[in-house]
Amino acid sequence: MTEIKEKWTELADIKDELAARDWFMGTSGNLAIKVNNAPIEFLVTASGKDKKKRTAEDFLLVDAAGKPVEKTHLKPSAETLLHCAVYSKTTAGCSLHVHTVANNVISELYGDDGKIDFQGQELIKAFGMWEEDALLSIPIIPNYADIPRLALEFGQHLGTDKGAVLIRNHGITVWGKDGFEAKKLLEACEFLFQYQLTLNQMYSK
Ligand SMILES: CSCCC(=O)C(=O)COP(=O)(O)O
Ligand SMILES: [Zn+2]
Repeated sequence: MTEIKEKWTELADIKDELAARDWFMGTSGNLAIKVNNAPIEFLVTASGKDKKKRTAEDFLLVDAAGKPVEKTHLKPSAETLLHCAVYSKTTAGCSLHVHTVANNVISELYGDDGKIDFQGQELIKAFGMWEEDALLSIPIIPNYADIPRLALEFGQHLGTDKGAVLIRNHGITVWGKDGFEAKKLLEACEFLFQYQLTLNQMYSK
């Protein structure tokens, strides 16, 4: 199997798993996986598709600027520039973006703080934080409608080769070394968000 076919299958399998969790409501979400380093080329989901379906037109290959590498009738995700930022600023190999109720509510509750912190939580180990007092801080950025502006703001938080950023009342984007790591981070974040919402409900009783 060629590299691109392997990457296609890796991303399609992740898409199926996230779809099984119902994390692509209303065609939301987009996924990307790097195929080439020099020049940077990556597969990204085609815009506006029902991501619960698996088809031969789910992904297209784009360059570092997010432009299709070959002639195609498919449109890259409207949020491709955020994936471009990941691959130009980090060594990550995969980036995933989903909208869930939990990540949207957390982003609104903590949006004015510009971040949400997690400490003393076992699952922050997914981010490689093993110290007892380690603190995972997830930035929350405004949901600018202008995607180049959103990508610019998002890019300010790409200091590490794995991480997560919440976009207020929109969703989350995570990036990691490969599909396995990116999915692990996404699942850890969603666990932490659901935990926090449940805890908040308990305290408001
Ligand atoms: C229908 S959700 C609005 C767009 C969005 O936020 C998203 O994640 C999906 O856009 P795409 O162009 O990648 O399908
Ligand atoms: Zn989105």
